[in-house]
Amino acid sequence: MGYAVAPHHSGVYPVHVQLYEAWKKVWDIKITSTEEYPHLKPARHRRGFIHKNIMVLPRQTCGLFTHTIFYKEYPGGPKELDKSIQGGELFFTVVLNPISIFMTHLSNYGNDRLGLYTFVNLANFVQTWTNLRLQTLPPVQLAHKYFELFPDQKDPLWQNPCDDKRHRDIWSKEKTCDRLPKFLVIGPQKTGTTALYLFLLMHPSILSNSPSPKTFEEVQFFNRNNYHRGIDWYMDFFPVPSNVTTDFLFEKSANYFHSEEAPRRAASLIPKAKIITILIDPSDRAYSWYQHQRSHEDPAALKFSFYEVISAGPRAPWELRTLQKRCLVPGWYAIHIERWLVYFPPFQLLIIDGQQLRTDPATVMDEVQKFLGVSPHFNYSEALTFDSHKGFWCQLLEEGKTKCLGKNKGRKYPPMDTDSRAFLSSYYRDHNIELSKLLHRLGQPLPSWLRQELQKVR
Ligand SMILES: Nc1ncnc2c1ncn2[C@@H]1O[C@H](COP(=O)(O)OS(=O)(=O)O)[C@@H](OP(=O)(O)O)[C@H]1O
Repeated sequence: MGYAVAPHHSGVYPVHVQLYEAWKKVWDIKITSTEEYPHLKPARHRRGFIHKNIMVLPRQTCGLFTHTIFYKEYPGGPKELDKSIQGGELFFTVVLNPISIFMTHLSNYGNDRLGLYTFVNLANFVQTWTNLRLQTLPPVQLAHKYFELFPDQKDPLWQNPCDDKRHRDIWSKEKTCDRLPKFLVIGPQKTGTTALYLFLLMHPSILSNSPSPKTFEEVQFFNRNNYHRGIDWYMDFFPVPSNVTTDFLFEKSANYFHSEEAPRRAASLIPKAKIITILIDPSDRAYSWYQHQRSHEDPAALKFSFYEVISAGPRAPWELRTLQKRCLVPGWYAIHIERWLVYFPPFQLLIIDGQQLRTDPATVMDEVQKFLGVSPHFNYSEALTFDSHKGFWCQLLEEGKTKCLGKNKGRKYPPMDTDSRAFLSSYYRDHNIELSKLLHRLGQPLPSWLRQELQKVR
């Protein structure tokens, strides 16, 4: 049949990957069900999802449990069961859900056979009093039908298992929710996120994930397909904090900033997390990103000049258009920040001026510490020093040595040509105006590059 259930839902949701893997391997299970996702909601608000190619259908409750086996002893009296069938809870569950899935127990089919009694009467009642045509399908077809009807439910939305007692109770004893970040550095790329990452790690109470070998050290969980590996996979990147209250775990993935999915997914798993973004002039960001692609030998970036990339028209070759989009879209700052603000309140968001991070990191780091509420206060003025050889601020080590970022951060390349500068100023004009309105609304000062850009508009 391809269908399996787990006692007490355990392992189905919150997802225990080993169960899914064993189901697939041993029985080639294709479908299961749960009433516990995303949370025990009223029957018609429950959702399904697909994990590891196993379709998880939302299940409704019918009021029959292992111990409800005698008609006369039905909780509250037999009338309660009849009421539920004849126009009550159970009737409405079937009427309001295009697909209803129930699970009963063997004991409901012995004894007073309440299983048969309930569903035969329910079907009769629905057929007598409504125009609905009832239909039943075997599990595999049913699951396909379900996700045809609700395609937007295919992607799961993970939540913190410890937020819900019922989830916590059926979760493995070995697992903990302490290995989740308290804040995220979301990017965008090329704004100084690695410098901020290095500086944050200097703080005695701030810890980050272990590097991911596959994604250039960043975990990149919320934005892309890694999300489908599940939260155990994500948590495994983080250490178990020695003090949950004072230790701050964090993760920086610079692609979260412009991701369509990341804000919603992050808000679902870590709704209280603080979010840090860094902004520099989007034109400089685009140029730095282009240089980054060239040094990673991206064929399109090597083939086309910066001006060709940013100014490519709709008929330009596909590779050029793709590169252009990746180069320019993260610079639509207001649009992306607004998306984060749909899911996170403004007081959980810190916008750092990347120019200031570059020239006066100690002041920025004081602001960051205050925003996070982390202690003890760490004195960055003493811990950072300007390295004239590197041309950037670096960590001061013993005996006056410095630890700077590698040669791929703070690269040497020629300044942007004037045509590209003018093109980008105009390209980003409306986005920058929107950003200034947004910062004004949030009561935040405008960074100097933004003030300069706005002056060009007048
Ligand atoms: N202290 C310090 N050291 C080195 N680099 C610094 C520093 N502060 C800011 N920057 C600027 O950071 C730019 C790289 O940004 P990111 O780290 O966000 O890049 S990445 O997205 O992670 O690839 C990098 O961009 P490029 O100059 O284009 O290399 C730097 O200008």
